[in-house]
Amino acid sequence: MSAAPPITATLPEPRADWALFLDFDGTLVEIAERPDQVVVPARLRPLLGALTEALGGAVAIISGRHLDGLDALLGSTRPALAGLHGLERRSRDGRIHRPPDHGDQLDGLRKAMHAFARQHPGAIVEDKGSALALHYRSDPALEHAARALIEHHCESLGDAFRLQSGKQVLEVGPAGHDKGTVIEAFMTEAPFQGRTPVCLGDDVTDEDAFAAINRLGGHAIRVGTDRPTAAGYELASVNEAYQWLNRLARQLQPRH
Ligand SMILES: O=P(O)(O)OC[C@H]1O[C@H](O[C@H]2O[C@H](CO)[C@@H](O)[C@H](O)[C@H]2O)[C@H](O)[C@@H](O)[C@@H]1O
Repeated sequence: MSAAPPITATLPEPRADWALFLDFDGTLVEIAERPDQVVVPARLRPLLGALTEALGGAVAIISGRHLDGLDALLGSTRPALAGLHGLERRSRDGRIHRPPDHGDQLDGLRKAMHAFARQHPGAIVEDKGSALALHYRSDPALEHAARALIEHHCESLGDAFRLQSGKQVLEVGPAGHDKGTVIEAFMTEAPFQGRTPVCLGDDVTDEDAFAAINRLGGHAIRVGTDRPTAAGYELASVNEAYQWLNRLARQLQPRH
C-alpha cells in the first residue's frame, strides 16, 4: 500500500469519458445483519439508468455476490456485472464469462462450515456454488474459530483456492481472480475500452480494484473511512456515494 496516493478531499470533476465500476454491499446498499436482509433503495434503479445513459453504457457493478443473486436484487435493470469477486462477469452485450465450476472441491469445507453454523447460531453459511462464505456479523467473537476452521481446510485445497476476508465474513473461492483482474477485463472491451476507469468500493476486497484503477490511471474512491486504502478519494457513507453519483448523472446528462 506504499504506492497509494494521499486521500484528496476534492473529488474529481465528472467526465463523460469515464467508465464506472461500482461495488454493491456497503457502497450501493447499506450493510445489513444478514446477506438476505439488504434493502435495495428505490433510487438505485433510476440512478443506474441515468449513469448508464450519461456514460455511454460504461457502468458495471462488481461484487462478491454471484450474478444470479445480484440480478434478483436489481430486478429488470441488467447492467454489466461481475460476481464472486471477479470470478464471473457479464459483459455489456450480455455475454457471460465464467470458468468451469470446481465448487464440488469445496464439499469438505462446505460440510464443515454447515456443522460450524449448526453449533454457533451467530454464524451463517452463504453457499455461492464456486465459492463459500462464512458470516459472523451476529457474533464477531466467532472470527478466530471460523478462521482456524477454514485455514485448516485450505491446507488440503492447495493453491487453486484462496481465503479472502471481508466485512465480518471469510470467503473461500478459486484463486487467480479478483476485482482488479475483472476491471482489467472489462477495460479491454466496448463500451469500457479507451475510457478512464473510476471505481467506488468500501471493503478490503475492493482494494484489488483500487490498485488496478491506480495502475490504469483512473480514480479510486473509497466509501467509508474505517481503514487504510489505496484509493485516492473518499466518500464518507452510502448516502454520500448516492449524492455524488446523482450529481455525476445530472452533470453528464446528454442533451436531447
Ligand atoms: O463486493 P460486495 O458487493 O461488497 O460484496 C461483498 C460481500 O457482501 C455481502 O456480505 C456483506 O454484506 C452483508 C449484507 O449487508 C452483511 O450481512 C455481511 O456481513 C457483509 O460481509 C455478501 O453476502 C457476500 O457474498 C459478498 O461477498
